[in-house]
Amino acid sequence: MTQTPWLGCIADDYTGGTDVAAALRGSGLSTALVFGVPEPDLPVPDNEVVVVALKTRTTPPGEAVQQTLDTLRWLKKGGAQQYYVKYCSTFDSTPAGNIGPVVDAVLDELGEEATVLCPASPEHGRTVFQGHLFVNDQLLSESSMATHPLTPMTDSDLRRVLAPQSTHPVGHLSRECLVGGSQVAQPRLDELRGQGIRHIIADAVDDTDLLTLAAATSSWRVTTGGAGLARAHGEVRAGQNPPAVPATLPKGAAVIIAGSCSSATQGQVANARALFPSYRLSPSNGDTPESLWEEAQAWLDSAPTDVPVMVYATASAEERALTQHVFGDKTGTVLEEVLAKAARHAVNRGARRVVVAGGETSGAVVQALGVRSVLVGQEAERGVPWCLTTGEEPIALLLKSGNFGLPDLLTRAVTQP
Ligand SMILES: Nc1ncnc2c1ncn2[C@@H]1O[C@H](COP(=O)(O)OP(=O)(O)O)[C@@H](O)[C@H]1O
Ligand SMILES: O=C(O)[C@@H](O)C(=O)COP(=O)(O)O
Repeated sequence: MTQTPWLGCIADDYTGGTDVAAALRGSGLSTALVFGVPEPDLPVPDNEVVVVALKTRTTPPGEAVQQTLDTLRWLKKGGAQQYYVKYCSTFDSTPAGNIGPVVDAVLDELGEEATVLCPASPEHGRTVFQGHLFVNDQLLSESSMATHPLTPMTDSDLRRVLAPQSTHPVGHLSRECLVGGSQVAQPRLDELRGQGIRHIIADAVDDTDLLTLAAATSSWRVTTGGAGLARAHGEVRAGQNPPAVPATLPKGAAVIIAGSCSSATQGQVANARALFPSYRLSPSNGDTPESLWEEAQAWLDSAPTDVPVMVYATASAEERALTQHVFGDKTGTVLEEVLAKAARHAVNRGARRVVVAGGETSGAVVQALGVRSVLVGQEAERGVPWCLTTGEEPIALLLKSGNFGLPDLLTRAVTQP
């Protein structure tokens, strides 16, 4: 039986897409995952939820808006009834965007007045209280996100972070209202909307808060947040029939590609480096993007194919400060491109398991591999599902958000049968 999607979800990066797809699938809904802006004539998959993962977190805002609107129109044409804008649980953005411009564009396109914004993902230690975002017991601005290479988060007050990203009023739904249940939260939300508040930053410190928020906004056409609120929406919707997930991974060589500099990834890279042959991209004076790639390629060509190998750029903030002058503002993009080429080269040499650390890095790798859609499989860890390409020679991709996972996640991923 064909069906039109109940929910169309647009994620601003590829790891965010896999995270939210796993959450919605975990809540019992059949979920498709597509990478990149879909061609207009591509049929919308026959699933309760369709997630489209874009690479728009750090593009210029105009580009992020255009890609989001093209995707939204495709989902709308496919009959999606409600929409979810997924951004990072650490609210990764800059004063220019892209959360504000993208959310405003989605609301305008659909003729909606207001939405909630709630990045909380309590299972990963991300909570929002009094409008402030916490990472475990630290304020966002005191966590390692303060020195993120692309989106340093130096303010924890989400109202203040969002205000310069939109010309519309920003308000706040306090936890107090959520504790009262949706019969308290719902009228308060109506009141805020009535006051002309367009962006309602919602507190949530646990899954019960998220369920209450999801119930109170279950009829809203647009809601936004991390994977936590999306999962809660799925649970309120009570899906019952997710198709079985592919349980086995294709056989073949494995490669780890790490571009994230987040603290969890630094530990995971150290763990993998102690066990497998590895190569680090470390720009030095006189290097060009081409020379960086040629050296990496030569290393891969001489690397064994019967054990997992790793190519990485992961570095601490101090190490980055020493090398950043070589490519200046372009450092992130240059490294992403070289890492993506390394992934493609490894696949051409027979790798069938590609484990990537970092959202932007994952976007670059998936684009270089030309992967447009995947089956969402078992989670290697919460929020990090295996993604399986279809076709004659399937590849298993694990796209790991920078800050997710235990210290041995990368190692486990390349060694598990
Ligand atoms: N040594 C380095 N110096 C500067 N930037 C780096 C370095 N290593 C990686 N990067 C860049 O940091 C960014 C990390 O972003 P991303 O892959 O999204 O990771 P995360 O998921 O932790 O946010 C990428 O653009 C990557 O190329
Ligand atoms: O919400 C989250 O934390 C993740 O789903 C996510 O968006 C990851 O982004 P990166 O840390 O840049 O991989």
